[in-house]
Amino acid sequence: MPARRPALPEAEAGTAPGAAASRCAMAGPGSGLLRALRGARGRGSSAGGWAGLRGRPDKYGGVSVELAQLPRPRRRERAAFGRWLRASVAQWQKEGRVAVWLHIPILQSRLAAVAASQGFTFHHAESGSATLTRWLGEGPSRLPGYATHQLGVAGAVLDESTGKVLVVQDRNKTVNAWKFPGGLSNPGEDIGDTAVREVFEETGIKSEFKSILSIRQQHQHPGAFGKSDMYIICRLEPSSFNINFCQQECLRCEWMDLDELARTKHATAITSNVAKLLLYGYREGFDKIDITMREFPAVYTGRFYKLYHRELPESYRNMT
Ligand SMILES: NC(=O)C1=CN([C@@H]2O[C@H](COP(=O)(O)OP(=O)(O)OC[C@H]3O[C@@H](n4cnc5c(N)ncnc54)[C@H](O)[C@@H]3O)[C@@H](O)[C@H]2O)C=CC1
Ligand SMILES: [Mg+2]
Repeated sequence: MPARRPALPEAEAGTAPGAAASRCAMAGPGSGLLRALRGARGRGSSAGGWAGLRGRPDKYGGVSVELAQLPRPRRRERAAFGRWLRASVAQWQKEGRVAVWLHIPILQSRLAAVAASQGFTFHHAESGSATLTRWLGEGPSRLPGYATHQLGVAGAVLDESTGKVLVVQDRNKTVNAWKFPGGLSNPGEDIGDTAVREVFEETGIKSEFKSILSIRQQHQHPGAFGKSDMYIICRLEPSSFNINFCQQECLRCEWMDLDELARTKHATAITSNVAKLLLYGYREGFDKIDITMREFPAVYTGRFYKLYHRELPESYRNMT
């Protein structure tokens, strides 16, 4: 309610975007807004619960607020939160902040509606919380979106001694076609590890990652909750051969002649194309088809990343 908006002294406003200083609205016990909220409480408001909240500036000029810091919900909290948020946003705007990120725990979800009425929209949600944003800067929002794709990975496991490849038929599909065993990647999981794990879970076959053979991108994938789907097929080498397939997921599982898989009409189009590619590599050399992986230390995170590319001759690898 604008009439109740606490007055913010000029002296309290004005930190340049990107500055690490915490003079954004809920900076601390001495901030004008905090005093104002205390004043509001004195006039019968229940803003006190919100008053201890701090907005954390980010390096892009935005500010991030964790509502998890709040005490348990109380009566009239929505009205008080609404007043607090309106006043805080006004202050952040004065300070030149370009965006607000509001992290709301699931048990305080009712506050998402209050924020939405002030122009916030959902950015993403994880199991226990939702993040809402509001762009305060000039022009259209420049905030990055959340995840755009899901990742599925399958393994083309080729037994080079027999020329047979491991194939399955899904149990839950209306049309039953042969395909390579595979599934969705877990968060933080390497591509090759997903292929090896999914192949083992679905077929009981142990294998080792050798290369990436293909990448399929499909938008508005029906199984991806409206997002796009990336489907990567890897070349794997088996280290066990006795099939013990998952009855829940698979209807059939067998070692099939690669040549037969490349020719059969009973395979998905991707499987058929990758079978032909694999057959070509099997006959002419895998270096003709492999996208191999190399590992490097990441500059910023101190971790390692994996770089996938076609084979690079030694002379090019070591050139300075
Ligand atoms: N062209 C091809 O050969 C095919 C490619 N794919 C790709 O493989 C990847 C996914 O592989 P999947 O084997 O499906 O994953 P997955 O092996 O991780 O299994 C997913 C499991 O979740 C279950 N599931 C999915 N949606 C569900 C829902 N709404 N409610 C309850 N259970 C549900 C499925 O029945 C399945 O058991 C995707 O990237 C997809 O595009 C999938 C099928 C065929
Ligand atoms: Mg699967």
